[in-house]
Amino acid sequence: MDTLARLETTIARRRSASPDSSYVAKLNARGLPKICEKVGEEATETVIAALTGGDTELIGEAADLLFHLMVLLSAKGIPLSDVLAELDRREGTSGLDEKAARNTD
Ligand SMILES: N=c1c2ncn([C@@H]3O[C@H](COP(=O)(O)OP(=O)(O)OP(=O)(O)O)[C@@H](O)[C@H]3O)c2ncn1[C@@H]1O[C@H](COP(=O)(O)O)[C@@H](O)[C@H]1O
Repeated sequence: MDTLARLETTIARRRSASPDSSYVAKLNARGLPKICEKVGEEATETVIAALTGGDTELIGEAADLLFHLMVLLSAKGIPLSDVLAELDRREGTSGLDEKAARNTD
């Protein structure tokens, strides 16, 4: 099982743990708006690290962002496999071609 798939399983298991012993449970107890706020915060910190920090800082912030995004997907009941399937669907289609097709609608 790869890292993200293992993390998805761990997050699903920890959602029902005590908020006193689990950060995942604590975030879920605070509700979807708090989880969304954390994703936004970690995205911002990732961007700042990319622009002003070193590689180690960026790697840490990117890991925080991926983790919180996984918590959000879990809270919304969306399996990681659905997101990966969407990326698979897009594979081989240039973003520029996709955008050009969208703009002719
Ligand atoms: N990958 C992670 C992971 N990455 C980051 N974090 C936590 O995310 C938090 C983000 O830091 P912040 O300072 O922004 O958090 P904060 O101060 O609590 O946030 P606010 O309340 O101030 O908004 C920190 O507490 C980090 O420890 C993580 N917590 C858990 N995991 C994984 O989730 C698993 C289950 O964790 P628990 O639910 O805590 O058992 C762990 O075994 C790990 O595999």
